[in-house]
Amino acid sequence: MVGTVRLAVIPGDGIGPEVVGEALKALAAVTDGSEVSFQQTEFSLGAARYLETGDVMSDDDLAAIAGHDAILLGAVGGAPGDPRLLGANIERGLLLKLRFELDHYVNLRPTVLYPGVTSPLAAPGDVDFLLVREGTEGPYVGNGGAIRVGTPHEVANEVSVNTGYGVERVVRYAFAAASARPRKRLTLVHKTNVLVFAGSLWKRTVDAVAVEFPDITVDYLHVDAATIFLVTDPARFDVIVTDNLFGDILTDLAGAISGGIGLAASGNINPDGRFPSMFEPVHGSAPDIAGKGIADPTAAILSVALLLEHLGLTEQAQRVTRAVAADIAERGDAKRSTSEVGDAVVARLGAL
Ligand SMILES: NC(=O)C1=CN([C@@H]2O[C@H](COP(=O)(O)OP(=O)(O)OC[C@H]3O[C@@H](n4cnc5c(N)ncnc54)[C@H](O)[C@@H]3O)[C@@H](O)[C@H]2O)C=CC1
Ligand SMILES: CC(C)CC(=O)C(=O)O
Ligand SMILES: [Mg+2]
Repeated sequence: MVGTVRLAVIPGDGIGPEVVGEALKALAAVTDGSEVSFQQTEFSLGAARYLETGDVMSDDDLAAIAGHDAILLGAVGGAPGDPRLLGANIERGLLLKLRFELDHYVNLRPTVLYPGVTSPLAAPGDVDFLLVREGTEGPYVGNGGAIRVGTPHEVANEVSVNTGYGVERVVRYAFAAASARPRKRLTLVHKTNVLVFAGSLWKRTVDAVAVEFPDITVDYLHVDAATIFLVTDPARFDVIVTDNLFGDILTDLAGAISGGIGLAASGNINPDGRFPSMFEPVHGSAPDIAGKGIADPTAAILSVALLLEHLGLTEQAQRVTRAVAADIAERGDAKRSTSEVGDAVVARLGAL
């Protein structure tokens, strides 16, 4: 790829700006002297902006972001339970709005246990799987309501929306992803024994699409059992496809077993290319460590690798991944600052 990539940057809240700073250093280093350049526009959005202005994200912001080729996001949201943010709904009004409006129906979350990483698991084995999380449906769409709020008889509903169209397109993406991987396995994770309507749609869709992919071995796990196997035998997974909520939960667990949430990267993909895809660490704004300079920027840097790969800049993507892998292999248990990790990755990029 030759030319200029228009990159929207949303550093966000808490550790978001800290890790995005390091990710942008890595992006600059890996594209230095190449034929592609990144023209960045920063968008000041998140809880901090809301507290200042009362505004979460305007239609103009959304339109401006949509006019870019790709998005890099840190994390948004304040401290859970912060009374000043009650009702602001930063996550829904900003993060989910971006995912929904930009039709990021594939939320890609790779998990790799890099050599040198200490996993809390006794025998993690060779962990390398890709979780394909549906990104625009499920219980996150805001189809809910409450009555008798604040009374002992309050009733609150949060409906999980699953459409045939939405499920099929993400399932197809997951099969294609499994096809491109050597082990060619796909695991559907759901809760079909209880969530029978949505579960049936997911199961029937996987069964129907599987016919077109005879080389893929397909299996199924209930989500509760999936949490067991992620801990006892994560090496069994290759591609996992699941809904928005289960995918959210399982990928924090996946981060925890593979070296920590500070290593877990993700891409919110609009495979049709109609809208810019958005890359971000799996973690949140981590208010408990924000401002201390100790957040691990690796997930944000690996999200840059996913961004580069998505743009077809495969060689640069691989260099970033190799630099991170080399850094991880040697970091041991040393406590390093956010910028020390970023600098170490940049130094390795220079040598690759
Ligand atoms: N994509 C996003 O923007 C996301 C935003 N959030 C928001 O972030 C805020 C905090 O949410 P939490 O549930 O506390 O989840 P969190 O992921 O921010 O933090 C959970 C734990 O992981 C640690 N952690 C997270 N990232 C780390 C890193 N890079 N290096 C080292 N440690 C790290 C934190 O210190 C904390 O102990 C909330 O407002 C939440 O809604 C949560 C998840 C994703
Ligand atoms: C606000 C949440 C939907 C963000 C999150 O936890 C995630 O995408 O992993
Ligand atoms: Mg999450």
